[in-house]
Amino acid sequence: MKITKISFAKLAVPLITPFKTAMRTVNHIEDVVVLVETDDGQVGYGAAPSTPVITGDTHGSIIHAIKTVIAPQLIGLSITDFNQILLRIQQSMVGNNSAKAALEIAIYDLWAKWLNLPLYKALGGGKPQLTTDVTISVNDVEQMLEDAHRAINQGFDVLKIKIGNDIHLDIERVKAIYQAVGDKALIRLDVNQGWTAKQTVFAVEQLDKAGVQLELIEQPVQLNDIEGMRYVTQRVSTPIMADESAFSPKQVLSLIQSGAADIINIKLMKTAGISQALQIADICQMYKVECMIGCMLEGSIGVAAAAHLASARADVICKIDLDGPVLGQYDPVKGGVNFNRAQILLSDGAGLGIESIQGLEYLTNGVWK
Ligand SMILES: C[C@H](N)C(=O)N[C@@H](CCC(=O)O)C(=O)O
Ligand SMILES: [Mg+2]
Repeated sequence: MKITKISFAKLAVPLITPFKTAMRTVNHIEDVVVLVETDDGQVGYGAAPSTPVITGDTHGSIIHAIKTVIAPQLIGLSITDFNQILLRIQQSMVGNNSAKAALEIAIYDLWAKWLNLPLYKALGGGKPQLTTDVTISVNDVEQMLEDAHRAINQGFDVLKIKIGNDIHLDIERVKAIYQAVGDKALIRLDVNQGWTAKQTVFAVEQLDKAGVQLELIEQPVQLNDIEGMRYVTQRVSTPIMADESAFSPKQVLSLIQSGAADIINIKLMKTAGISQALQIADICQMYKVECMIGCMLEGSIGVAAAAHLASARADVICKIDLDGPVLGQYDPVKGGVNFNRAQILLSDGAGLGIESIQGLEYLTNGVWK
């Protein structure tokens, strides 16, 4: 099982409706697919999206980092030297977390194939079914109400409401959505860093007064404003979740120890893959802090890996935000994890269980076109 080749492809899927947050608007799921081949004919699949405003990584930087820095250190290593491969990936360079994540996902796929187990069983086992929330993009109130009603009619019972571009309008958005569907769905908010700490406390007071009950508020303030996260967490009873502030295990430890978050959102593109996501799960388990497993606006290869991790670490990963694949018009990946609206079903195929991928556009010379 020696690694012989690492190559790249592009996989694009148009979205059903534009994905809009306080930070960006996206119309397509577009992933770099990383294919790791071994001398016994196996292929491991990994993938990563471009998220320049979140991770700093773009399709070009992901390919460049893997092609010129990381891949040369992996060629010739055997999958049986699993920990050595993971160390090389993590120590190869500073940053470039999405590149490391895509590679790690492919390596974990190969490792579980070598063990002849689905990844979630190789990681310790768990239930093969998960239920995800769905994201309601930030828009005018009428559009958000229409989207919320549609989501509920499709069977989603947890809505992740994107806000954060106008504090007063945000409060009106949340009140209107809660009034319309608050008895049918759990409401979580994602501010994507759009408020200040004081604005967050003000918003929670206004929403409390209006009788709005929220499950949690995700990343209300700027990613580096850890004092702001702490200020809010200490003052409101609604649980506060860290997303953009929580990339590395060290950051998570520090957020928890300083009382700056009640919940941690784990995403493979932030943690540079599965190995550090497991470290974060361990830290959270130690401190009895719940986690969410999240994803970027990305397709079903990377999100499948996150689903396997969530299944295996259900001891601490209690909340699921893995809706990336169902926001697309179709899923080009066959076999593996089935994403059907709110229901996620892991297959018992080895590794990620991927059988085929439609519409892969191979990138000759590893250049993003
Ligand atoms: C897609 C998922 N539900 C989500 O909202 N993820 C991110 C933003 C992803 C992106 O901009 O690509 C989040 O902030 O939680
Ligand atoms: Mg978020």
